[in-house]
Amino acid sequence: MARYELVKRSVALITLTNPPVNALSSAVRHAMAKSMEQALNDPKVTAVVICGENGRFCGGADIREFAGPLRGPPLVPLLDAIEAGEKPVVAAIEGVALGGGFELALVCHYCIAHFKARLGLPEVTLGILPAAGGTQRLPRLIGIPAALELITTGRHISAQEALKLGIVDQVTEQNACEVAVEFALRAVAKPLSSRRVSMLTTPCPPDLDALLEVVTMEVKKKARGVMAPLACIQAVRAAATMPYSKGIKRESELMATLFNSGQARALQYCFFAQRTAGKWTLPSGAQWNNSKPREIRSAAIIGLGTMGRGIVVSLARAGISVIAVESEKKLLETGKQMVIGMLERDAKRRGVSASLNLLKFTLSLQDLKDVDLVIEAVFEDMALKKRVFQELSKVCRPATLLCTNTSGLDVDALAGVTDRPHLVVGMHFFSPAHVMKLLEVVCGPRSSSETIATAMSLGKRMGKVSVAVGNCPGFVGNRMLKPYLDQATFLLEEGATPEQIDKALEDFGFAMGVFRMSDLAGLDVGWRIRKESGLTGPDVDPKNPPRRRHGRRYCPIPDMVCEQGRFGQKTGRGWYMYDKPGGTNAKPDPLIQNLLEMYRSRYAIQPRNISDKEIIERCLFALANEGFRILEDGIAARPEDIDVIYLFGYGFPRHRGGPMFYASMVGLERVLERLEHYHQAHPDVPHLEPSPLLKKLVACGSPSVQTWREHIKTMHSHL
Ligand SMILES: CC(C)(COP(=O)(O)OP(=O)(O)OC[C@H]1O[C@@H](n2cnc3c(N)ncnc32)[C@H](O)[C@@H]1OP(=O)(O)O)[C@@H](O)C(=O)NCCC(=O)NCCSC(=O)C[C@@H](O)CCCCCCCCCCCCC(=O)O
Repeated sequence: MARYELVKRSVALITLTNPPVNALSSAVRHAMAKSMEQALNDPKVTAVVICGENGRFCGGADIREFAGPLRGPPLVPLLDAIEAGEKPVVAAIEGVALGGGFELALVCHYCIAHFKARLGLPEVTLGILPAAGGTQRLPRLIGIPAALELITTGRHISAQEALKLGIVDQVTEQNACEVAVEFALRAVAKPLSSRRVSMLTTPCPPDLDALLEVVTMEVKKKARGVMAPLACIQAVRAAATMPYSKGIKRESELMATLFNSGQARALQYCFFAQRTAGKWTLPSGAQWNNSKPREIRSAAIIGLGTMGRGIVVSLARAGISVIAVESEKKLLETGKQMVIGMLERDAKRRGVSASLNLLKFTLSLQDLKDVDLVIEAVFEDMALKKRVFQELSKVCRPATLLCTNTSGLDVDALAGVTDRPHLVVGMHFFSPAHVMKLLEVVCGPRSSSETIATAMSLGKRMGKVSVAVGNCPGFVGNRMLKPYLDQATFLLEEGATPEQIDKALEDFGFAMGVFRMSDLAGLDVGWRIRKESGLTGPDVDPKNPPRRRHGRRYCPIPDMVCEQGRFGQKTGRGWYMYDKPGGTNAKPDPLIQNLLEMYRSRYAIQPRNISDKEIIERCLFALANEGFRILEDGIAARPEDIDVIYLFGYGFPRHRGGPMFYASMVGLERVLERLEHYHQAHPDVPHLEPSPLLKKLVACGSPSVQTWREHIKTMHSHL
């Protein structure tokens, strides 16, 4: 857990050895305490160097230990003792120094960093704060404004930035450990008092209160309802106004409050869920660590609409040659100009050169005969997609993978028209595809494990969080969206307004309520799908009762909004009104209010006061209920996968953990009871009927979300 060696006859070299990230587990802390004691007591030792094995200094406290009772030597006294020691201690940072790892570096008297190292205090992203003196030492070292920015955002910084800020003493391109040993030898006998950061006075701006107020406002705006950044600000205030001995107590009090909060549990769950999601597994036994992906050097995109353009940019950014295909010259030229502009802006922002040389634009599918992989991103029309896949089958070499970016159509039906169904897979990107991190990899029943491995690995290469899902209408994300949207519109019928529903959801933590989100996405898309599926438009049987379809409740209000040409932001009118087409400032629209009133009176609906609690329960429990059905159907392998999809694709607030984790935090028994209650009140809404899996989990004593999988093992999987 920590190796102790004497090097150059007088330097104690302590190496943290806890792969993969040398986290400060209780065993590591124990070994470090022992090693430090040995170094400080050995008269041969004149200086100490601390480094991490395998080119990684330290990834911080062992987050897994937070779930159980705290054991082993506490970190704060251990770090205080390192700083107070009379022998110089040098941190040799390679790879990462994060969280407790950064705090360890802060107590060392000197810091050497490799030029590729990254440092940061990401605790805030885990719902806690840097509680091993980080909130007290960093402001003393680099001042309040810079420390506040790093601590409240959790941003990682490069070694070069750390040098500029005065956090590290030297950046090297050589082996940081060897440089640190030489540095340590030169530091022997130099006075250490000015190197003990906790003894420094925090440089305090004259307008401290005003500064803290501004940062508080910014934080509240950015992360509505999130506790950790606010606690970080309070801890930094303590560094400015209290001596270290008192400040560290304040830090610990604030940590205790956060540590025991549901938000910390949710955010730590998200950290592990994101990593779990990459570890896909199929019932056949094929999985992430036994299926080799193919190497993808070249790809083609069919269709240069919004999605296609974003996918081209993502591929080119990942260093893959891309051929982009359009059906008409004008569309090709427009798409080309937009892609080039997007890539140039992106490169400028990242300070790199745009990879335009990787791009080729063409009108001919014949140009795709040698590519490794094709992603079809044409209009969401099955007949059109089938034609494209048939054509690709003829044109592409037999080994080319054929992927579809459909957001919900049957991937297997597309595979069926090709000569290589095992090489067909869904790659469902989210709009805008070069920005959104989520990728649903849709496994058809005939997709081979190599095909799935390749799509997952390509997603990772593009910087996406990829989740393997089964093939059903809407897959995971969009299938779950339906009951959520339905509840929102039913609530409108019953007396709520779009702004009331949006506010309740935004207060819950969503960046945008459902109606603002729909206005942004465009209302015409859903309208077209509803028309195609016979729910609205001329194909609906006139004998059908207006508020019922296929024997269940149906709300035609979204169709009525579209019939007025209100398609959302792009037309300047939707559920809200905007200053102009393309405007983003949503204002309540009296015309929508009138429409709702007329609608209710036409159908003799007596509007009632609807509480925010009901809005949240009906929208979110219906969402989670569909998630349970998806688990039952084997469309998602684990609740973590569903949560990751909602966190990265649908703006579900991270501090709530995702719909499935949220349901577990509310209590499955309570979710079941509320769904039963609402289903009784609305028996014509099948989505409110509690799923058998939810009932089963409650009957099993509501086990923790991480163990639900054990209860669905026997069911049929579509993965
Ligand atoms: C380090 C990374 C950047 C590496 O990224 P990479 O992509 O290379 O790899 P992965 O992310 O896939 O990770 C590989 C593997 O490692 C696991 N892992 C990573 N980091 C940790 C970790 N810190 N702990 C445990 N496990 C970790 C990861 O899960 C993967 O495992 P798998 O099985 O899936 O292969 C990247 O991993 C990264 O960013 N890591 C997290 C870095 C981080 O956030 N660090 C901060 C940790 S929190 C911390 O350090 C807190 C400190 O301030 C110390 C606080 C001390 C106080 C302690 C408690 C006091 C409580 C008081 C309250 C009591 C009150 C009361 O009840 O009375």
